[in-house]
Amino acid sequence: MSTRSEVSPGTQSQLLRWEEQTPTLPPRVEALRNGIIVSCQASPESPLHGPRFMAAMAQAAEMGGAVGFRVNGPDDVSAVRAVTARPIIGIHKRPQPGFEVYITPDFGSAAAVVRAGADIVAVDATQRPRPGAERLEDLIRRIHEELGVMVMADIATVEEGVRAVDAGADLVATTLVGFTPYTRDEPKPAVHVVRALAGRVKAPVIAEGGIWTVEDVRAVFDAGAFAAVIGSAITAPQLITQRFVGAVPNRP
Ligand SMILES: CC(=O)N[C@H](C=O)[C@@H](O)[C@H](O)[C@H](O)COP(=O)(O)O
Repeated sequence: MSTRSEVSPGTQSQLLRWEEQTPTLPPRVEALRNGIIVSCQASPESPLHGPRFMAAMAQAAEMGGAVGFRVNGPDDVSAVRAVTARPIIGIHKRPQPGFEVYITPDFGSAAAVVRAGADIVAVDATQRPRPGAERLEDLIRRIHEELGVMVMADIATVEEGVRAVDAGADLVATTLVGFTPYTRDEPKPAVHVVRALAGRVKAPVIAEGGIWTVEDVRAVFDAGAFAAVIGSAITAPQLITQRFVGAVPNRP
């Protein structure tokens, strides 16, 4: 068996380049590579709101080949954890008066979903003010050191993605493209942001937001996505129905 010291200098530099391009990832992240992560979320207005439905949704998605799940709040995370061994990206949506940031806005929110069983925590990593004024780098460091899990940065622009990775984020996701005042008109899915980020950051880039068709899936992977998160198109029957209803010609 050849070792690194036995290979020729040319081969060795090739090896180094390969390692740089394909860094060793933790197994819970590697498990997501080239896969579909299903976002199992239902707002309080939905008849599917609640842990029982979200666990069933995750089980159904797993039967269909989902490699992992994105789940909101400790109750839903713990219910999904009870039915799957696959990675869970936990978020805690906590809107607070006077702030636009609501996805896992602070350390306490992150701790709650990790205690409930999340393997990775996604946080709002936009440039907008955060309740408690915690700095992104401090939030990420605390999640690493005190909770021992990886952090996915939900961003709205390429610059925010680069900054989040510099601040220590392990993965970066296009979740918030189109959901901030300064990206309101951006197209979804954000194929252009995936492409730009994949060329600039070493962390895996996750395409999330507005993926509705198989063509969307191909486009984000062609652009360099490591994995894709799909929510509404799989787990929101009211929106799926609305879309089909809207396609009926000559509707009264
Ligand atoms: C902006 C925001 O709060 N996005 C949330 C993030 O967790 C969810 O409401 C989305 O469903 C999720 O990002 C997946 O997106 P889509 O449902 O378009 O596949």
